[in-house]
Amino acid sequence: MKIIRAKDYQEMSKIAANILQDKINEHPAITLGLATGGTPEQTYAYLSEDTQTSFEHVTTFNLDEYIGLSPTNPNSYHYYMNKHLFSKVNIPTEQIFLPNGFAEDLLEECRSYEQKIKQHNGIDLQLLGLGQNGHIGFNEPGTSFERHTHIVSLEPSTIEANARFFDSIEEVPKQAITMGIASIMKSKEILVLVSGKAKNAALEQLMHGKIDEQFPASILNTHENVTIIADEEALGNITFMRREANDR
Ligand SMILES: N[C@@H]1[C@@H](O)[C@H](O)[C@@H](COP(=O)(O)O)O[C@@H]1O
Repeated sequence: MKIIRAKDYQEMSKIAANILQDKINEHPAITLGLATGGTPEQTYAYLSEDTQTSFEHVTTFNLDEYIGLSPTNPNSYHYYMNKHLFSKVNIPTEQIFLPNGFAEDLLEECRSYEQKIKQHNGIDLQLLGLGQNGHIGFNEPGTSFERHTHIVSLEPSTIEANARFFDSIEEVPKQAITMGIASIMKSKEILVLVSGKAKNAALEQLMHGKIDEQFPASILNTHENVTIIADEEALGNITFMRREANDR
């Protein structure tokens, strides 16, 4: 894993946006995997400001969506993505994919979402945030590393962490659809954004802890092309010592 140290949230976001811009300019028909949450907001803001990079041929697949929220609900990830990115760049609507948490047949929705990713020859570059409990997408601790897109019950700690986006904690959905760890690991390249003191312990565990389903992000140590962009608050005193194979 490559680690890029950023001074702060702004710098982390700028570095991430620059990497994404370069990739899009190199490969205009790239397939991106996108994340939501507070962390990538400024990355999307930088991308939206950039008039040189065209999203005309880009395809996107989002990691996850709450179950039971319609795409027009301001707390849905559909709404988030439209607000922060899609409404501001020239991406055609038919090239945007998010799981539909409002689908009548949710199991079929999971199956067909995974199928659509496959039909697009997989994800070229996946953007990830990091949950405080090590979740990626909505893959909570204990999720099998073998899973593809599936339905999850959110951990109380995730509901609590995400309640800041809702009027009250009671409004946070208890379930979501998420790309699985196996789906994420098939991406050719992964970019993980980590910002703020609250993520320090999770980042340390990601960099130095053992690979364990109880800490979903730990699997990223086995992927051959992962870059973490972390700011100083998130890095704190974490050492950059290389992980030896037998530490795993
Ligand atoms: N499902 C999302 C994840 O995709 C996100 O990366 C993570 C961190 O969120 P934040 O960036 O707000 O800390 O938790 C959320 O629950």
